[in-house]
Amino acid sequence: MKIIADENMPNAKVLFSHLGDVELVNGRTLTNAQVKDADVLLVRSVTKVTQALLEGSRVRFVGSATIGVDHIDLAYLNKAGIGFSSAPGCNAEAVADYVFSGLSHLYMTKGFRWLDKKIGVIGYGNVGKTVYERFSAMGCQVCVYDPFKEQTVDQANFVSLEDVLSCGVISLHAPLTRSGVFPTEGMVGSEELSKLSSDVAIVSAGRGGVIDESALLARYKELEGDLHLVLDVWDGEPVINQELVSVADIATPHIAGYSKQGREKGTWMVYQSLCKFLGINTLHLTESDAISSGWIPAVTTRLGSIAEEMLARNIQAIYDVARDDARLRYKYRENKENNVFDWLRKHYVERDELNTCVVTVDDCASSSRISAVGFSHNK
Ligand SMILES: NC(=O)c1ccc[n+]([C@@H]2O[C@H](COP(=O)([O-])OP(=O)(O)OC[C@H]3O[C@@H](n4cnc5c(N)ncnc54)[C@H](O)[C@@H]3O)[C@@H](O)[C@H]2O)c1
Ligand SMILES: O=C(O)[C@H](O)[C@H](O)COP(=O)(O)O
Repeated sequence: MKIIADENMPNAKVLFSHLGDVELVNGRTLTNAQVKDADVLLVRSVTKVTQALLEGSRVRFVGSATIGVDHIDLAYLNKAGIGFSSAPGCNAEAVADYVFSGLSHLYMTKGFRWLDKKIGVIGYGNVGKTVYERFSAMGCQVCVYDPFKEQTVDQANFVSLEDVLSCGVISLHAPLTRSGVFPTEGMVGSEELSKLSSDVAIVSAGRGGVIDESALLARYKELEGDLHLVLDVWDGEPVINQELVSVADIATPHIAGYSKQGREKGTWMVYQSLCKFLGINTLHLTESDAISSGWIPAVTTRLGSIAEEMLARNIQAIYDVARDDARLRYKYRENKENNVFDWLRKHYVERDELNTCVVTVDDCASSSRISAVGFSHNK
């Protein structure tokens, strides 16, 4: 059996080699000719899996080690009888870590007191729910817009999109959809952005294209720059709007989900689905064999009189989003070619999830915030 896998899928050779011959490829440039004699195709979000890519091939299973599936023509796979699995929730913790590292950066650089703000989340799936619950556990006033979940989920404060946009922190975690009752493409456009007041933070870590970038830039100018932007996803990736980069507080190359554990979990989930599809036993491994522990297993926290500062110091010890922002700005300055975005993603400097680190704190209020924000803690 021939298995073609994206070269950016960690552990692909280790896990899949007992099932067949694994060939690693550049997912962005994959062609129909390359997949012709493959039985299994394993991708990440940069490969458009369409009829044009698969037609005439032997492929009978496609796995995507990602949460998002907007790059997959699911209707075609279904029609062609090709099995499919993604990795729902694999990097939800990583994205939530990104959100809190972004807000910590805003506190450390601009004194942005996010704990006192009203928080609005867009999308209440694996990521949005994780983010919502962390804010909620920290005692923040949180609301969420998700027209699909509000009918079926009781335990969250569902509101309109307009209400979310009136919050002091807006965290976007909706998928990119172009059809259906509530398509998200361009969902946050100029009319919606006109609801933003000044001193608001927007964290965009869902998909580029959900926010209209020209409208965002226009609103930024209207607010005379009093808008804080933490942007991970971009319309038209891998070519991104450099004017928007120049005004963003944090600009990163679609790496919010790139924790070491999140990426490994993506491969692991797809591996398990493929074994099930083939009716073959998995290797004698457990999730903890396939997923790494962190580099810094424990810290004793530095306390600060301001909660945002205490959280920032601890979060930044494990993951400081400013380093990813700095790498992006440096690389674009050094090399104006368009492959910078993919280069940064391919050469991403590994980071751990906050939950890999046990933080010891000796006062109760800090201790509960530390676990609420995503760390493990000593009881
Ligand atoms: N930046 C990154 O690295 C990164 C990492 C992981 C996921 N993502 C993106 O984030 C998205 C969300 O991830 P998830 O795990 O929560 O996905 P999910 O599928 O679990 O949840 C998506 C949620 O969005 C809701 N939704 C759909 N249309 C909506 C609309 N019009 N308005 C508001 N909500 C809407 C759905 O009802 C669902 O609850 C993914 O689709 C993916 O595109 C990005
Ligand atoms: O949908 C996802 O899971 C994320 O956007 C994912 O982290 C994207 O990473 P990629 O597949 O492009 O490497």
